[in-house]
Amino acid sequence: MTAQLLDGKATAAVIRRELAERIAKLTALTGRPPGLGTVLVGDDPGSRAYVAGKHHDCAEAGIASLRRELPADATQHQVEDVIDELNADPACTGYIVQLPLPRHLDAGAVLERMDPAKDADGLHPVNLGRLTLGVEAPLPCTPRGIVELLRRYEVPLAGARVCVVGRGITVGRPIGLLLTRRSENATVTLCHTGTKGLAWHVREADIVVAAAGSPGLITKDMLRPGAAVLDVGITRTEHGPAGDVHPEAAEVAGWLAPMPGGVGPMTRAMLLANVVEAAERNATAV
Ligand SMILES: Nc1nc(=O)c2c([nH]1)NC[C@@H]1CN(c3ccc(C(=O)N[C@@H](CCC(=O)O)C(=O)O)cc3)C=[N+]21
Repeated sequence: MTAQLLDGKATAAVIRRELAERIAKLTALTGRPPGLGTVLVGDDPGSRAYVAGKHHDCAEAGIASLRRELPADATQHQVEDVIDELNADPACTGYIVQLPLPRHLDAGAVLERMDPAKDADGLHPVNLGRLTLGVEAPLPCTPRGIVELLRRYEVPLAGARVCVVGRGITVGRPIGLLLTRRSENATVTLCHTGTKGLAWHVREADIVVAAAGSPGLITKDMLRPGAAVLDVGITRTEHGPAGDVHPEAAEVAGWLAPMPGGVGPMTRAMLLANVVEAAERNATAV
């Protein structure tokens, strides 16, 4: 078997076109385009590239960009001043703080200082709390992108056994909350570096979400033949970026969202979707 491609790149392009129409309407209605802010601290080349990609997507879709950059040695106070400024700026519909922050900074305190209504990443504790309670909130972009990709390719979710590998706050922790909603109705097992018998858990799964950040972790012998496999890992190696899914897994999987070209572009598209939805909420509130 060779896995069917879950083409995140093509799907994200379709979503961006759908969003561009809504953005054009909003801009005409309110007299100004929605604005996405990014806060980048330090000069990690990976982070810089992701942020540049987000602004590229914004320009294409008609969203204004507000870039805020701080040096690697910025103080907590300086970062929080930028947060306060974006919270107060009416041109900023939503924004993200690019993670990880340099280690001397308290990322939790920075996230908590954000206005939850402007949280384009869905990572503010209030929004994660709302997700837990099933109350409407901006959703974390990568989990939302994964659900959207599975839906558009009609990968069955109801009753499916999903194995998530990785417990990070952007993917592993929140994705179970989305997939176990009544509307998705999947059953989720969350595995991590402390899991005993990882291969057994992965082999039980109809859907595997690999988000551990460990190159080649998921090998073909671990998979149930025909499983849908989503590679969310990205590790910069001397041979270029590597995913969590071993390339040979494509021989056994039924569907594969590869890295690159799978979940990454969907994550970016969902960030735009969160900004558009925040702008639509603002437009109907006045
Ligand atoms: N506050 C915050 N929000 C994030 O959403 C966030 C973050 N911090 N920190 C870092 C991670 C990483 N991330 C990616 C998004 C898109 C691609 C992406 O588009 N990847 C392409 C290219 C991969 C490449 O070659 O670099 C692909 O998979 O096809 C990758 C990684 C968002 N993150």
